Amino acid sequence: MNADIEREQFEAMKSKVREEALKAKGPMAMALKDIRHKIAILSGKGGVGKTVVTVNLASALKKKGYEVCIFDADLHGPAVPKALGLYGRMDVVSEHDHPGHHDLRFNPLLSSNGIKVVSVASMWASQDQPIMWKGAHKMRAIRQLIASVNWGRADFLLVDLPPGTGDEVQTVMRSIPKLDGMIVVTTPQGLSTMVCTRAISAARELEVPLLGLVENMSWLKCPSCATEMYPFGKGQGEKLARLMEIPFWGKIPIELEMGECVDEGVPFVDEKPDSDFSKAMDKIVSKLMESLGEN
Ligand SMILES: Nc1ncnc2c1ncn2[C@@H]1O[C@H](COP(=O)(O)OP(=O)(O)OP(=O)(O)O)[C@@H](O)[C@H]1O
Repeated sequence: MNADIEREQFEAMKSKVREEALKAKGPMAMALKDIRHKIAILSGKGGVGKTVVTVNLASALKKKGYEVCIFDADLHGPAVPKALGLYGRMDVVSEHDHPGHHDLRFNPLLSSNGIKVVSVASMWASQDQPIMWKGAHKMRAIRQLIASVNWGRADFLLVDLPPGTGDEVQTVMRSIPKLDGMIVVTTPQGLSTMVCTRAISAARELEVPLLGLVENMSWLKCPSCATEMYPFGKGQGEKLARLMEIPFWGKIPIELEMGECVDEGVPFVDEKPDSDFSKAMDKIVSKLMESLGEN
């Protein structure tokens, strides 16, 4: 009996010490304390399919029973809420932090397949409202937004980054506590892989682990004869991965119905679970688990 009480007291003391240590590390560490893995999705060039990969990777993880959150770090072109059919605003709640102190916090939006989503697109009444922040304001906004969200408990936080190596990308690389690493998205085009090299080098400079590289829009199955076609060239993604010494996690096909799914806010892996795209996403999930030592 005494031993039980002592153990309980010891556990309570341990969790208090942990809480205090987290508080000392800052509000972002506190807000993200119950999220096991934090992964950012990076690309050099725009329009290579980062959002499509983020949303479908999140949905593929969710289908496997993991709790997943997405942070849309693209302040100027936030696209995650729309790709998950979310048009509302995040609720703002007033929380009693300690006596006499009220803290305003956001509750993430919840997609119909159970993914928590946080985006600047979901902060204002009109999704058409442009964001005019620059430099230091953007960095502060990202840090404050992450710190002011009730993320709750989750297995994964996926961060959809804007293209390039600008303020938002650097802020995420520098300030997300215990970032597990990055997944790099490119397309087979020489231009995309070239620009991607710069983003990879930036991650290296900031000592952020590069978990894996995927080549999106790699190939297309001819709808009439099922022949595999490579409209943007072949092998560039794999070559880039080899050159930059990043594990290559596979080729994601072009799906002709993707645009429709994005417009309807339905993840492709949910709409077409047996498609080549969904198989490629499942492979990426396995590679991710392997790299995190979760297998
Ligand atoms: N595998 C795919 N098959 C077919 N269409 C795709 C595929 N991946 C992406 N797309 C299409 O390409 C376009 C760009 O995709 P997406 O918005 O995900 O790119 P992004 O890299 O996030 O762009 P941004 O630079 O704006 O952040 C979209 O219209 C999307 O529907």
